[in-house]
Amino acid sequence: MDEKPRSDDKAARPTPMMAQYIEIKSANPDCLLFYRMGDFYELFFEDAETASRALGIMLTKRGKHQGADIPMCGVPVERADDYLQKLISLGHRVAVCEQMEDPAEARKRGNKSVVRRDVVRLVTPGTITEEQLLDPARPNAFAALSRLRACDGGWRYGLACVDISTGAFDVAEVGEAELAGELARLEPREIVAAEAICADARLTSQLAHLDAPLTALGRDVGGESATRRLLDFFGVATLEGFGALGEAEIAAAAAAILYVERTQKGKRPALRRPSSLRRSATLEIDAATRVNLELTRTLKGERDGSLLATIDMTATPAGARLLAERIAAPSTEPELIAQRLDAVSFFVTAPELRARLRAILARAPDVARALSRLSLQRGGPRDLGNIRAALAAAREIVALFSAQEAASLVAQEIAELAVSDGELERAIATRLADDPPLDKRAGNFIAQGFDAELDEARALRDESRRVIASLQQRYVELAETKQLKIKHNNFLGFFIEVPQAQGERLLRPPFDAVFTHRQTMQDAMRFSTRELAELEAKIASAADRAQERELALFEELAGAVLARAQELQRLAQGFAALDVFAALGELATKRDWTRPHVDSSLDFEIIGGRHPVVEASLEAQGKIFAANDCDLGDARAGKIAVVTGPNMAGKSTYLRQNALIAILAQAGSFVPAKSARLGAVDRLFSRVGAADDLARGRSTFMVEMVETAAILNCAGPRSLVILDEIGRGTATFDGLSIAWATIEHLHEINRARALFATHFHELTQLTKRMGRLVNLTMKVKDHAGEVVFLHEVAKGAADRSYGVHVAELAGLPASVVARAHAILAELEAADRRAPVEKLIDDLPLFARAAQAAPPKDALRETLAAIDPDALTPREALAALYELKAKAARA
Ligand SMILES: Nc1ncnc2c1ncn2[C@@H]1O[C@H](COP(=O)(O)OP(=O)(O)OP(=O)(O)O)[C@@H](O)[C@H]1O
Repeated sequence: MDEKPRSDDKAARPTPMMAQYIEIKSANPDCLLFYRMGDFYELFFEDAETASRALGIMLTKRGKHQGADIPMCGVPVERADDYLQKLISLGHRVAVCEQMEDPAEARKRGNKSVVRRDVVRLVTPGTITEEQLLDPARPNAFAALSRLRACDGGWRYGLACVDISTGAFDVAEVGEAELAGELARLEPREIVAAEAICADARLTSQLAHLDAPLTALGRDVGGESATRRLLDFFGVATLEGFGALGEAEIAAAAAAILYVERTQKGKRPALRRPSSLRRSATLEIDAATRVNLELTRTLKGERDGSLLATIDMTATPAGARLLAERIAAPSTEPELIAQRLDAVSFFVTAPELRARLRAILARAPDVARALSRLSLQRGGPRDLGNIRAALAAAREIVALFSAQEAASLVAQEIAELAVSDGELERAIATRLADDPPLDKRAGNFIAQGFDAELDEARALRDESRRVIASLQQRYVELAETKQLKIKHNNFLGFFIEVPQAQGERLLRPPFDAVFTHRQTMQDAMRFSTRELAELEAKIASAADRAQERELALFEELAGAVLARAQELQRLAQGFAALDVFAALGELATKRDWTRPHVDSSLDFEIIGGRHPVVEASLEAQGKIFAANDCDLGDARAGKIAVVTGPNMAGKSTYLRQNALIAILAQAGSFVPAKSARLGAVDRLFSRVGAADDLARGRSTFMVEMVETAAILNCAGPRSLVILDEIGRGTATFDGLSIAWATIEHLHEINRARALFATHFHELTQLTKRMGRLVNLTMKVKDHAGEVVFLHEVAKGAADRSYGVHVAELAGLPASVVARAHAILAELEAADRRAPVEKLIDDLPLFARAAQAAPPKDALRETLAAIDPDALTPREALAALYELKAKAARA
């Protein structure tokens, strides 16, 4: 047998093993191939170069291929997970290729034969399930896309979002314009789609900022074959039970299943049935706004410092994942929001119950992820232990609430926990030992006394070990040396070892009748005896029998757990939902938050609002956050607040805090305010901060304008719009004009509730012309040149910008500051001679200006189209009649 990647130089033919490697690698060209060789996974050629760079491990060479050295590196099997984690986090995909038979089996087929190997799974960022590779607090999903031509010639996208680690399976159908936003909300770790979709440059540039690699998946599957794939996977006869799924959704769900099968190599994770995301019910937040508001991650991509990290008091990873989902997709349905707030209120008013529930939940393990590993045959005894602990926790929680009148959603979740009848818990409890190991091959996880056959094999195995100890004692006496020891190694098995001098004695009669020489070492000799060999065989077979029996019992128990998978999944969801309600109750109590009122009006009245993240960071420095009010409500349409004030006065914080309060309220959380009354927001838009998007070749100003365009084209009366310093990225007059026209458009056309922070003081004059425009300013105390920012919002307009003052604070050289003061005085004097404000009175409003464009003149257009030289007299007469008729209509 040849297990070395040498190659036959003369014929330049690869060795049989290399031929096998090349064949497997060419079937998985987009993956790094982890090729199992004994206790190592080895990588060859380019894979070895990539992996050694990424993992910082040594690159060596092993044999030759077509005359050149084969680069090689390897990772030990027992540490493979660490290396996988690093490779996956760098966006690589890995095909794990295992030995499918014992090398001894291969040897039987002849000297040249190679151990059978096969890829048993693909490890990709969106399909991992191992506890070590997963972030407990984040979903780990991939998204599959499909698309259909819509009647208007554009595309309709089907989107399936699957988290193999928890079984979650959601589908949606979205238009081309909404796709990026929807994906930003779902935060998949990987996106898969048919090759034609992956090749669409316009789409890929839209998805570029999502930080999820795009994987091509052959041809798009739609229609009949997509339906069949779903039916087969879920073992059902019709899709009717899944709710009304659209054609694009079915195609995307089928693509997702194809990808699951491809990466899991036929193993079936316990996926829930696909359910439609019902997009109309959630607050739409576009991708830029999600990033800008730092909802689940900061601009730097970290969880710490995001809204989610600041408010997350959940006790379980599944709860943390659900909270992230709620923040990413707040509801727009006042009834559902009220029910969720009822549940939070319930926990606010029951602190003791809340504390006890949270203590039980903190001990309850991650059921969904344990279940998923068991269904993929990747689970171990510890996963069974987790299910047992979860069932016990569910029982305790049900008992805790048995004499309690709870809010309706809480009662509903408790009912989900009550489904377990105790049978499964008893089955696991009687079989599984305490504190079971992670890996089933570690053994000793089935409880003593449960299975007679197992107990007997174990007793024999353990007894034999005791027999060895007494045998050693006997041989010490027989050989007349205390230096005799019975040892074990993999090569010889059990053997007797004595120092060289004693060994010489044992080679001679009468000892040689008992002791058979095996090995001579530098200063020791090794022997065996017939008795020892027999004992060895007995121990090995007892240990084998014990392991075999234990694994069979494991499979039996895992089967019993999987038979209840649907119930256990509901139980997992129940835990997560209760955890979120109780955690939000804890948060509201600890931070003194209030219950918001959300209805279907156009109100937006926040009293004493605070920015949760800025407040928390100020608190850590012993500083106090100044609370501020906000009122954008109006019976017919939203108000627009133009916020002026110096740099560093707190404008951005104020804008963001109001958006965050709306998100929190609609996510079903209490809010950082004295009171809040909101008409549910349907879409939230923001244009804040300025970041170049050089990856897509856009300048700061271009990004700003693209985002502003999206807002002006899409916002409606139920939307909330936040615009921070529109137009500052260009020349003053261009910027002012754009900001001005934007406000007019928002007021006249979008009619949305909006906050508009600006340094263009001229814009504060617009209130004279627009009824729903209000001016707000950040208060500043200016006492004898000493400027103090109060961070308080008040009605009115700022009188100056204090920009030069901030520059001074920032440490600009004194000479530059003095010169800037002088130039500012000059400019202000010039502005007083020709104030821009005057223009406000002279220019018509946006809507009227748009109307004022000269109307089309049909008569003139017809006349211009006539060529008299080309007309016959009859045609000339007809044209004359036509002109007369048009003139009569005009
Ligand atoms: N309400 C508040 N109470 C206390 N401190 C605040 C408040 N609002 C903001 N601050 C502090 O002031 C700093 C500046 O706030 P912010 O970035 O919102 O100012 P800004 O007016 O938008 O400035 P610029 O115009 O330069 O962007 C914040 O980092 C925070 O520390």
